[in-house]
Amino acid sequence: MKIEVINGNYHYEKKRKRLPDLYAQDINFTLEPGEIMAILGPNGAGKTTMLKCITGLLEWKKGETFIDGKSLATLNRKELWKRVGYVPQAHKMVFGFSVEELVVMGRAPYISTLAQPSAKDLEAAHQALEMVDILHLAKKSCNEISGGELQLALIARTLVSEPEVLILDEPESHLDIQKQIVILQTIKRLSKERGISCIINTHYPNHAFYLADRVLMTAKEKGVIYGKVQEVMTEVRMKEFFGIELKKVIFEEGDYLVETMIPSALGTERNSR
Ligand SMILES: Nc1ncnc2c1ncn2[C@@H]1O[C@H](COP(=O)(O)OP(=O)(O)OP(=O)(O)O)[C@@H](O)[C@H]1O
Repeated sequence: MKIEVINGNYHYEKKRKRLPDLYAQDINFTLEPGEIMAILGPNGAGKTTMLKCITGLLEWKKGETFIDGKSLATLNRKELWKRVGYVPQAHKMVFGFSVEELVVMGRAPYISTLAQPSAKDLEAAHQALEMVDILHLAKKSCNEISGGELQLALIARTLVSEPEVLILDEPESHLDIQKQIVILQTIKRLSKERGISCIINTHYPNHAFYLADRVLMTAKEKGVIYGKVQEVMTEVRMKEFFGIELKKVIFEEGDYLVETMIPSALGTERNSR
């Protein structure tokens, strides 16, 4: 699925006038099927707001989202949500569903109202749980799993509807390093093998380097820049948008290059260990 935003603008009007409005204008990008875009920016820059505007959960104040060339506003919402999987930031929820039930709910677009989930729906749920490595938690209550495990269950719930686009809001934020890798590799595999386009909010530069074909960077007073990873994620741009010195580090690992950015401020004194 191709996603295009043309001249997207949004703002929130703050009730206390002395505070600046959150405002972003002239957001333009095109994401081809199977491409991954990372959105980077400081806390409160408007990354979640942007995801909501892109998917129509919030209205752009100006501008439009196009899906395969058609204005999102003209599309049938139920059909749209069959094709778009949205994984919000995980918050600990207090409800009594099992992990399996939560994931089966992701099949809702395929289950008619009042019908019971079929064996096929359950099988799809188990496959999705296996994909994110938590099939062993299927029968556990969502109240009895960790924040990271809940995050993985929410991702499985989205995968189970077989979306053409995945929109993920900081999917790795509560996960340990091993689970982060499971999620990042799963996202990359889905995009490369099944042509699923992905938009992912992240605070981790190395995750953007690993996953993304394109990067959109935003900070309130700096506006928005969009382009290829190597053009956008430079030390100069990161300083401009995040206000800190970051050193780009690249090392070889077999046939792969690993790229990351490390804050210069986190050094320890020479000879201190
Ligand atoms: N419904 C709303 N009404 C008014 N202001 C809002 C609303 N939702 C969010 N904001 C404000 O807009 C700003 C951007 O919020 P948003 O959640 O989009 O940022 P973010 O970049 O995703 O942040 P983080 O990295 O911390 O998750 C914040 O200052 C927030 O307080």
